[in-house]
Amino acid sequence: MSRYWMARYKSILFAVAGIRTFFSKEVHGRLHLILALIAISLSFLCGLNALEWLFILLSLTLVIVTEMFNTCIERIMDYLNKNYDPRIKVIKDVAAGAVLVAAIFAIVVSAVILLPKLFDLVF
Ligand SMILES: Nc1ncnc2c1ncn2[C@@H]1O[C@H](COP(=O)(O)OP(=O)(O)OP(=O)(O)O)[C@@H](O)[C@H]1O
Repeated sequence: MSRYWMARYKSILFAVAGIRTFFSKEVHGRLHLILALIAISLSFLCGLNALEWLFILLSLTLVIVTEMFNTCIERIMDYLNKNYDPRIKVIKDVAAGAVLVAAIFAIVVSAVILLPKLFDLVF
């Protein structure tokens, strides 16, 4: 394998290690993983079409990716300054807000797609 492809291969391994760290060591990472698995299980139960699957997976991915960046921003801020700083408050609050926006989108998508199908299954 050339040096270029060896370097690319190592980059992918580092990225996979980052994903594993997020889902195993971060409380919010574990929580999002559990919620995503529940949503995916319900989606299988409901028998979604291709477009519905794409929306569900897009919304779950968006929540997880924003939470990963939010975690990074929190870590950087805590590394730079542990003390209260109004500028850090703005940075952390906006990053957390991004997760909330993605989470609201995921809730709306799940409610629109899954709720009617679950209702049909139960009643
Ligand atoms: N150094 C700081 N200066 C100012 N405000 C801060 C600071 N650290 C945290 N905050 C405030 O507290 C909120 C929560 O921050 P924190 O880093 O505890 O996030 P968290 O979601 O509780 O993360 P975790 O549970 O992973 O530690 C921030 O959104 C911000 O409003």
